[in-house]
Amino acid sequence: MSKLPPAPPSLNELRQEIDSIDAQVHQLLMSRGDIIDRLISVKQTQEVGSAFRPAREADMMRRLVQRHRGILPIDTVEGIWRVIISTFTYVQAPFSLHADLSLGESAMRDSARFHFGFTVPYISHFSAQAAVEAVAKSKGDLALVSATSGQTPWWHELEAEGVPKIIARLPFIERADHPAALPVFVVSRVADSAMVTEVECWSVRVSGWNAEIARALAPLADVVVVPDTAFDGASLLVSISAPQTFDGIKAALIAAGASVRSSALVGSHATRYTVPADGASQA
Ligand SMILES: C=C(O[C@@H]1C=C(C(=O)O)C=C[C@H]1O)C(=O)O
Repeated sequence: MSKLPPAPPSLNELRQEIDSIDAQVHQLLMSRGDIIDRLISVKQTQEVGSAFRPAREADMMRRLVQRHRGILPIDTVEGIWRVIISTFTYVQAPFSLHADLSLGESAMRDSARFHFGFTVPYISHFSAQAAVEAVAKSKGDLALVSATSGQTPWWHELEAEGVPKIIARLPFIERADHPAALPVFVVSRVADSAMVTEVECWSVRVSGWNAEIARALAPLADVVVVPDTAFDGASLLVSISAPQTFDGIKAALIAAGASVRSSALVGSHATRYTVPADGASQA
C-alpha cells in the first residue's frame, strides 16, 4: 500500500504563518526603536548638525543588496530600508528636506520620498541656491540638488569652513530601472568623522573654459559646469575618484589651456555602487 502524500497546508495555516512573521517583524522594528535613546547619548547626536551618518548608511545599503535573495524585488527591499533608516535618523534629531525643483518636480519628489519616506518634512525650493541656503540657516537639515546639472554655481556656498558640505550621492545603489534614479547630491552639516571620503567633490573656478577643455576632463572626472561671467570662464563642480587626484585634475585643466582661479573641497561621498542587470554587484 503506497503512502498518501502529505496534505498541503490550508490557506488558514499559511495566513497564520504570515501573521506570525508580521508580528515578529513589527516587534523587531519596535526593538530597533528602543535602541535610539541610548544611541542619542552615546553618539551625542545633538552636538553636530545632523544625525545622518553617510558612511554608515552607504555601507548598510551595500550589505543589504549583497545579502538579498528571493522573490522580493530589490527596489522594495531598498525602499523599505531607506524609510527605516531615514525615519530612525529623524527620530534621533528632527530635520527637514529642502529639495531643489528647478530641474523638474516629479523625479526629485520621488527621490526624496524613496530615500527619506513620508515622515521627514519635505520643503520645495525653486533653485538649488535657495535649498542650500535653507540648510545653511538650519542646524541639521538636508538639501537635495541635482548631481549632474546646475543653473547656478550653488556649490560656492559650500566653500567656507564650518558650512554644509556634499555628504552623499543618491541613489546609494545604482542600477538600470531604479525607481528613484535621479542623480542627487545630499548637502548637510555632519561631523567630520561621519563623512565618507571615497569620492571628493571640488569647487573649481577657471578662466579660458571651452569645449576642448571639457572633452579633456570628461574621461577623468564627473563635472557640472556653469558659466562664470566674472572670470570669463566657468564654475565647475568636479567629482574625483581614486586613482585620480585633485592635483592630477588641476594639471589636466592647465595642460588643456585653462587657468585655475580658485579651488575648494566642498564635500565627499561614497564610491558609486552599481548592481548590473544579472544581480551581481560591483563598486
Ligand atoms: C542609527 C544611527 O543614526 C542614523 C540612522 C541609522 C539607522 O537607523 O540605521 C544609520 C545611520 C545614521 O544615519 C547611527 O548612527 O548608527
